[in-house]
Amino acid sequence: MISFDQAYTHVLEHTLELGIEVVPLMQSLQRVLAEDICADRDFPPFDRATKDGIAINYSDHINTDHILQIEGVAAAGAPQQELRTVGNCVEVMTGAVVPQNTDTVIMYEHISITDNVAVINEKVSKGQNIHYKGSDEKAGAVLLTIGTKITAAEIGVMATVGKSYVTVKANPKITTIATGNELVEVDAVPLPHQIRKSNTITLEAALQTRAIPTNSLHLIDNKEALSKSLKTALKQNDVLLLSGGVSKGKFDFIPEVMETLGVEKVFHRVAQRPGKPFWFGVHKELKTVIFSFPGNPVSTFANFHVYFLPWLHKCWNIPVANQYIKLSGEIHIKPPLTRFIQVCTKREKGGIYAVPISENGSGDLLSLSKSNGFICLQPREKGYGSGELVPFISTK
Ligand SMILES: Nc1nc2c(c(=O)[nH]1)N[C@H]1C(S)=C(S)[C@@H](COP(=O)(O)OP(=O)(O)OC[C@H]3O[C@@H](n4cnc5c(N)ncnc54)[C@H](O)[C@@H]3O)O[C@H]1N2
Ligand code: MOO
Ligand SMILES: [Mg+2]
Repeated sequence: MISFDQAYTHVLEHTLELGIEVVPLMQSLQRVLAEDICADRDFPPFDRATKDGIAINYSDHINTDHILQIEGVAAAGAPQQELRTVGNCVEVMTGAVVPQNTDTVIMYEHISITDNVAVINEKVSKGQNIHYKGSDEKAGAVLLTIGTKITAAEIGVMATVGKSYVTVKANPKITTIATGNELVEVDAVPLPHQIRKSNTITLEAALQTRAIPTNSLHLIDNKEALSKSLKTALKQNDVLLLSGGVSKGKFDFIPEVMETLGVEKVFHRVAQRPGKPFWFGVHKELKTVIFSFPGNPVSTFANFHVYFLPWLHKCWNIPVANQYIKLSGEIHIKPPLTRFIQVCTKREKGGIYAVPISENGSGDLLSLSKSNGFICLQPREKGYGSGELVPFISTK
């Protein structure tokens, strides 16, 4: 059995070159940018009125009670207009190009208009209410960099610079594999000795929230059947995420079958709880990486977040966010196991606190919906004190 730190290091030593791909803009949501996004023009692209009102040519004698003849109306979407006579004004709408020969916009609330003549009621500052061309960014400026996670905000930025197709980091081809004779489909009515499969559905959902599509399989605890299906799965995928069949049971065949199929075991069993019987291997020739998670639901879920997601981030060459939060109370973690403890975070004066949830062991899959992450506590003789900063792995 190896330590958690050793296991983590081994996993990150076996990353894959995943490449890049071009996808339509909307399909890039939740993906990772593989190109820098540059401004195709100045932002904003013209001097933009920021208020509905009138545009004037400011001069020192402009002030309260000043009277200006209205020459016309500049709407958003209309080409730039021109103020013909300095001393007059043009009505201007928010988003319109500020007319030529004008430099100041006064909002309707600060003027009164009668018979096409505007009277200024408030003090005016030169240049007010104009969003100047290029004041946000100049044409050519890098707006988003390679490695950025694409959320709704980045979609908007790319839309405004005309990126209808986006280069993103390619996803690995993944199949999630549930193993076990006891498992039935979600829409089945289980017999008393059966359960509905949930682990791989949870993994598929966790991948889907990251815009990673998957295939899924359910294999029974039979060596020949496992061997046949896994042989094909190894060839067709970059990654296999398995759940179950890796502990000491008479029907835990995964490690043995993997090795007969040419998968090299990197490690089996980690000094951690939950998730101790984790088996990790690689098929060097086929370049397939195999995460074979222990079947207890909390073990599968924890190991997916603890190992697989950092592995994926490393494949994409993006940093893993290391978050630390404070313990809400004392905890003692005696050697030798590293513990991943489900917590609910609570924001209080002085920071974010980890409050352990009440749960019933690693078979208690209902507990996963009550927590929003795990804290990682390394074993040590001295107890962890209340308020001590500890690593937090978010799951929501
Ligand atoms: N003698 C020992 N027994 C066990 C040990 C050990 O060290 N010595 N380790 C325990 C730990 S820790 C875990 S975790 C489990 C791991 O078991 P396996 O990976 O072999 O998984 P299975 O035996 O197939 O199943 C365990 C448990 O999980 C349920 N399961 C499996 N797949 C799913 C699924 N897709 N959806 C929902 N639930 C699933 C399965 O029904 C079992 O209840 O071993 C301990 N035993
Ligand atoms: O991996 Mo197990 O989770 O300790 O039940
Ligand atoms: Mg087992």
